[in-house]
Amino acid sequence: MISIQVPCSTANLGPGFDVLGLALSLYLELQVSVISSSSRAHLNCEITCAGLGAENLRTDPEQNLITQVALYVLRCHSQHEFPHLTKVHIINGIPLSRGLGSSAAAVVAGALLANEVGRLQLTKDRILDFCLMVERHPDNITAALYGGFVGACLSELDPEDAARVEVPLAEVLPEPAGGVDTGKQPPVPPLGIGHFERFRLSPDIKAVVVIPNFKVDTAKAREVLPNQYSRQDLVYTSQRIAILTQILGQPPTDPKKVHLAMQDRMHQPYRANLVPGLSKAIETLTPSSYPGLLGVCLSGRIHFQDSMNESKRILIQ
Ligand SMILES: Nc1ncnc2c1ncn2[C@@H]1O[C@H](COP(=O)(O)OP(=O)(O)O)[C@@H](O)[C@H]1O
Ligand SMILES: N[C@@H](CCOP(=O)(O)O)C(=O)O
Repeated sequence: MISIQVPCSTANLGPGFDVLGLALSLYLELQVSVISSSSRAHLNCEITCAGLGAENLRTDPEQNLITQVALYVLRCHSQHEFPHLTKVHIINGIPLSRGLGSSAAAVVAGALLANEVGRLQLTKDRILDFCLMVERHPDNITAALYGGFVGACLSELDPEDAARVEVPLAEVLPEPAGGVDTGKQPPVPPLGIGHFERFRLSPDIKAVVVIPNFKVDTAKAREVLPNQYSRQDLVYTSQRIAILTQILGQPPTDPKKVHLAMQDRMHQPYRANLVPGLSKAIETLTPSSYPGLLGVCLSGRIHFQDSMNESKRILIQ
């Protein structure tokens, strides 16, 4: 059996919209068995699901995000379907559509799955390229694939490639995601379409995640954002990103500096209406009102403990 484990992630950390990501200790796990068998399943793949939101996860390999991504990667390597009867048991520990990068974890898990069952021997950096063709959020994707506290940037895609329906999601599309088989070779990612750096994270920093009992789809949370920003807001936010990436790695952590550096004008003010209580929490929870607190932010749209998790592949024979 092959076991694939991918962590959830929090994106942005305040000002680092689409830039900063941090892996946290909730996991998506796949238990995969590959059986050389003459019995057939659709595209040679059988999916079962357990864990959070299992009842909402699709079991058709052409509809489930994990297997859609795996099929996309396999098809880029001239493998039209799963090579042998592949049984994928999904154990989901990441709340869906709550801003903890469940889709990024699914995308990374799908690419790792294809790499294993298709014996593709892709490097991690090449796997990153495939993931970034699918989900254009390098913050969540790099955190999920490499673990830790990361900053990422993305090269622009050729608009024709970005529009190709063989790519399961182009950014984050409404359900059902694409990933259709047109019989043509899907667009193979250019080399090195994303770049990331890992930053230090002081061991004295811990995170607390508040998981709402309602969903906010990433696509909706992006629709409310403006297309243009003022120079003041861009400068305000860039200044804080630069400071934040350094001070989170310098123990003992200075709460006042972190709090200042976690202020944002790119996304949180526009998303406040989608998340009741967010503005009040950001305004009232400060290091002065709650000693020991560093900052409050909207995750994607938070346990810093054990945050060096990276996607793991464990082969159990
Ligand atoms: N384990 C999984 N298996 C299959 N699809 C998944 C899984 N996790 C997430 N997804 C897909 O990703 C969607 C959630 O993505 P999104 O709205 O971006 O929220 P999030 O903030 O959790 O990433 C789900 O509705 C589902 O389509
Ligand atoms: N930077 C993106 C990250 C989306 O994260 P998700 O967990 O909601 O998928 C954004 O803020 O939109």
